[in-house]
Amino acid sequence: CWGYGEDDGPFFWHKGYPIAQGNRQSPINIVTSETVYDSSLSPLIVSYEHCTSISISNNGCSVAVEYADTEQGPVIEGGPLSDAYRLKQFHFHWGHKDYHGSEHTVDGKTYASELHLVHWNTSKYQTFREAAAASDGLAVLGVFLEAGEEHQGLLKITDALNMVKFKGRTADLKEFNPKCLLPKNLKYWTYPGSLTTPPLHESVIWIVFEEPIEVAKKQMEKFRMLLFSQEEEDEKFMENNFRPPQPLKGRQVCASYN
Ligand SMILES: CC(C)NC[C@H](O)COc1ccc(S(N)(=O)=O)cc1
Ligand SMILES: [Zn+2]
Repeated sequence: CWGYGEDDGPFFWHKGYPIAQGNRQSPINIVTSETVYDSSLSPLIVSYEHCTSISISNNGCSVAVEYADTEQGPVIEGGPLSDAYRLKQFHFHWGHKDYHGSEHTVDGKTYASELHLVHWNTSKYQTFREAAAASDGLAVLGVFLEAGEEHQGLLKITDALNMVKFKGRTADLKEFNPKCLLPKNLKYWTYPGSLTTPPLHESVIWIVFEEPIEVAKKQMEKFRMLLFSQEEEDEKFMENNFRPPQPLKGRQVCASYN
């Protein structure tokens, strides 16, 4: 199947997923001088009070924290969104070193990692799977991570990573509220895009925060001790699990601020 290696990586994905060469693929390089301030963008409303996280798992391409699919679950609305979108999971992408690893780039700048909080439109669709195939089905919040001070809120995640070292491993992770992973300043860019891994569905309204959060180098190193491989397979360290920027194809990136 697909991966991030030299023979199954992003440059090969189009063979199994032709949409990889579509007109609204993600990630992109955000050219700040070409973003357009959109005064009609209302503030983003993040309602993460009821946060019933279930588990943290190594799915072989990233590490993800899953949320229960309940009515009163954590939701986002406002901003570019016309409906309420419920948090399903969050995961990360990172590099071999701190100078790269993010998926989106800003004026060509790469960050050490990028957090994706994946939400689906519960106003219009019955399941995540259905929403993931619809043009307005998903909303993903992107948060850049850069090496700096230790991130207290992230400790609960980075300290759990040794329990999910191998592909297919899952561990309990209860009541984790990811609000602490958002930057102080919620200024964002937004544009229509896609999943950044196969099946690469063009179903994502991207909301990328301008301000990165700081995490300690030793916290970043803990992500790099995860494995793409299962126990008993030859060890392949999970790193560089990011797709490079894709052609903009005429899309406009809107800014929430002037
Ligand atoms: C339901 C089917 C479509 N399965 C989808 C599968 O879980 C992958 O889902 C995703 C979800 C989010 C992303 S990203 N990096 O763009 O935030 C990529 C793949
Ligand atoms: Zn992602």
